[in-house]
Amino acid sequence: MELALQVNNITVQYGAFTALDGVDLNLPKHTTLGLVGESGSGKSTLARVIAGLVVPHEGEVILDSEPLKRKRSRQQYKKIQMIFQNPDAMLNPKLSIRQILSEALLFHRIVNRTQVAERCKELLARVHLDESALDKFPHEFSGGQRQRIAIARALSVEPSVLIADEPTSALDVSVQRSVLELFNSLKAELHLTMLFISHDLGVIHDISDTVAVMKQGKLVEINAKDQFFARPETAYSRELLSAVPRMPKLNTAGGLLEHEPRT
Ligand SMILES: Nc1ncnc2c1ncn2[C@@H]1O[C@H](COP(=O)(O)OP(=O)(O)OP(=O)(O)O)[C@@H](O)[C@H]1O
Repeated sequence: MELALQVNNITVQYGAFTALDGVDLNLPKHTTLGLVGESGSGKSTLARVIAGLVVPHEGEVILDSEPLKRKRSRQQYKKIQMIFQNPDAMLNPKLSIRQILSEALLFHRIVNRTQVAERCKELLARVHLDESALDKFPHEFSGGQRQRIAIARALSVEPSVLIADEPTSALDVSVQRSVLELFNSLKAELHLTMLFISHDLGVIHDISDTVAVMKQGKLVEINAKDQFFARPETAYSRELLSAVPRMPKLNTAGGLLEHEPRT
């Protein structure tokens, strides 16, 4: 399969502490990689390196066969978009939704001024929001709606790779489900290539094609989703799976025999 992203031997240090230790990762086009691992294992640092927000001490990121320089061009930044746990990181509170989306569309020359209004409407429809939202401001929306708007903002610039870092963790459970369903429908409609970080293995099960496990700055397992849940390779992965509450029966290898429907 053609690769959207290659991460080669990434190392990041904060003083004497090694946050990422020689991480290698391939992300095939139009697939979703779920990244799991305990708090502090380096998931967000890896996401930030890929997005160009943290410069690694060693290693390289290759996007669409092009190695990215330490200082990325505007075009290269655009191609990897990130969605955060807190959507407010993406939404300027002083701007209306129309201004937020238009600014991104025009800055990156996705459309011209005559097309921008129509594209804003299309983007909102894509995340299942009504066009009446365009002239409102971020504080007028619920957390789940703000996350939808942040998703529309990220998709507006037509990225090659979307990184979602715990995008549902700050939301109420019922809202989490609907945002996750949105990600799944966008995956099907737009053939997205995604890196999806979550500590919730139920969410990872629902969204991922492949699962990667981080522990203390290293990737310790990368496996097809079904394989990971049924027959995890490492003791650490088995530990993560067994720590999940409300989890289905485990087989003798410590894997899942079946997955209970999530409410
Ligand atoms: N700017 C920084 N300066 C110093 N240490 C940092 C910095 N950013 C992250 N770290 C440390 O690097 C380690 C990895 O952090 P990171 O946020 O990548 O982990 P994570 O797996 O995403 O955790 P969580 O699930 O809690 O978000 C942690 O020990 C964290 O304290």
